[in-house]
Amino acid sequence: MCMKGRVHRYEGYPMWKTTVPIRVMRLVGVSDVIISTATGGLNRGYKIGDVMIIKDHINMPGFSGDSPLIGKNDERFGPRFPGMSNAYDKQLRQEAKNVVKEMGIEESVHEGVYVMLGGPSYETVAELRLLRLLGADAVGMSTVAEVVVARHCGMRVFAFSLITNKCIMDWDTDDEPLHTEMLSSHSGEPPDQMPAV
Ligand SMILES: O=P(O)(O)O[C@H]1O[C@H](CO)[C@@H](O)[C@H]1O
Ligand SMILES: Nc1nc2[nH]cnc2c(=O)[nH]1
Repeated sequence: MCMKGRVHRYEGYPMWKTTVPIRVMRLVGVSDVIISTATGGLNRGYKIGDVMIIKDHINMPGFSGDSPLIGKNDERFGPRFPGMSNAYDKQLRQEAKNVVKEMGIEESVHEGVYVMLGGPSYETVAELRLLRLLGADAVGMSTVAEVVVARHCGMRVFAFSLITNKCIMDWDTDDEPLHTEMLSSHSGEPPDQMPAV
């Protein structure tokens, strides 16, 4: 089963609605999920067009109490308090890294931490500096809620992000992250890493 795009919290859907497709997949017997996302690169070593295999996340909306699992827990899916310390399956990450090595594209594929913000506004310079200090390598506005719901119902997760823009961490610039840039960075020729997927 393959999804073409997703809906986001900032489009006005409550978090649980953005993750309904994951539960539908589970109900029809899907056991493993591969999640992709567009992100801004916080890690200064990342270039536009690079891929980051997600090894962990920072759930910013979760910090303020927004979660797709809010409300009465449905035990048919999973427990009230699901663990998240091994959210991104080690074996799947290792298999992906083996493929990356075989293909000789290690320079443009990294492994790092994804941070989810609510959006839809992009981040200020101060916010980006804070996220970097917290240990995040790439920032986006999705993915984490899907991962939380997938792990809650026992699915294995592999997730990766395309670095569509470099985060602006400097106050002395007039540069702005533009959504048109994000779109153009993943249209046209597929990036070198696509065969790995
Ligand atoms: O995560 P996906 O859906 O790839 O989209 C990413 O790109 C959009 C911003 O350009 C945000 O929605 C961000 O999360
Ligand atoms: N929050 C956020 N989401 C993104 N999605 C693609 N690029 C970005 C970015 O720079 N910030």
